[in-house]
Amino acid sequence: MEKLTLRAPDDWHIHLRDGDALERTVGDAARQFRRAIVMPNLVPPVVDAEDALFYQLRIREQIPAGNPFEPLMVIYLTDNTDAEVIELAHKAGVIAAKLYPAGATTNSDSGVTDINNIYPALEAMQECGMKLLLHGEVTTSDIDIFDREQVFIEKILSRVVEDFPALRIVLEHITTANAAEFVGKARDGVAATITAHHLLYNRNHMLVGGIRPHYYCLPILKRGYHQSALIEAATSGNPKFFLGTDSAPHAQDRKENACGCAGCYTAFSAIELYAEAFERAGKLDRLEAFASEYGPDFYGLPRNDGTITLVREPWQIPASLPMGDAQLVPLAAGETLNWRLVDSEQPTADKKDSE
Ligand SMILES: NC(=O)N[C@@H](CC(=O)O)C(=O)O
Ligand SMILES: [Zn+2]
Ligand SMILES: [Zn+2]
Repeated sequence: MEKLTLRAPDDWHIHLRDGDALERTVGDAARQFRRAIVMPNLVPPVVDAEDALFYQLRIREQIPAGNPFEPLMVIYLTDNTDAEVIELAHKAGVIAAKLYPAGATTNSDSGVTDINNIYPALEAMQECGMKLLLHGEVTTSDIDIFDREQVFIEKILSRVVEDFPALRIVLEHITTANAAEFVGKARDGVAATITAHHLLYNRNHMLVGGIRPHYYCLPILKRGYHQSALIEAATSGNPKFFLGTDSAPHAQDRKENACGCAGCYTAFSAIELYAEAFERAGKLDRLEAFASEYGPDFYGLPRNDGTITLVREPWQIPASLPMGDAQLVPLAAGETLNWRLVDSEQPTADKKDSE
């Protein structure tokens, strides 16, 4: 049987939520990834070191026994985040801070209303080496939803990149050719994550033949032309582009709704979805670097030791999954994937534990 063995991958952008969602989300993430950068957009958000450490404990409680999964924590920037908050978070091991422009996406009401409000925080981040993660969309009502990423790059990102020349910045979940081009040409220390769904789909998948709420996420799926540019970037071997699923669960009734929530749940089959996208592009040989090397290199962390193995054995993504008391519809529910994740090598530390 055809096999694909990869250095154990990491997810550089995931939403695990909280409470009784964690059993589902942490279990799925830990089966796929060794480390994950956990987004802080809870209600209320994770805004400082204390919040991040408590949230990390709640996540750790749900890691299956013997699984080496490591949640990497992020704080949420608000208009009130000052240099001291940044320094304390940095000392506590928080590796990044996340900018959500207020109103841009799910649970972003406490986000930043004007980039100038966080300039002291960005200064402190540049100083201590904490990374800046961006939901890169402007939110003003005059800007069309399909243009919001591009306008963010022109109006906000290009300025931040220049004003903080040593700040390490990740433009998260990019969705446009404009973003791929900007990041490709930007100075060192500017990178981007790309989701599996933005590689596999474009807005036709969401809107032709009926409106399909499970494909609705932010930034919204764009034209096929942009999808092609993202596939090109992800499979190019440029280390500025690496894996971030943006897996974002919402209960079925919150998605299949007259005002449905934004977010696609991909953690259940993330690496298999990426394998599908890379295989379709004829670039499976580039998957390992994208999934397991460029991310840790950017963050200055070691690459993982273990491996994962996928086999070429078609399987069907289930129609729904339990999440606490709710049901969750995974992205591409009912669709067949060619690659199946079979096992993760047990790391040395766990072998010792079970002796
Ligand atoms: N991507 C989404 O559509 N939703 C995310 C938020 C985000 O990453 O923007 C969520 O938390 O649900
Ligand atoms: Zn986002
Ligand atoms: Zn996200």
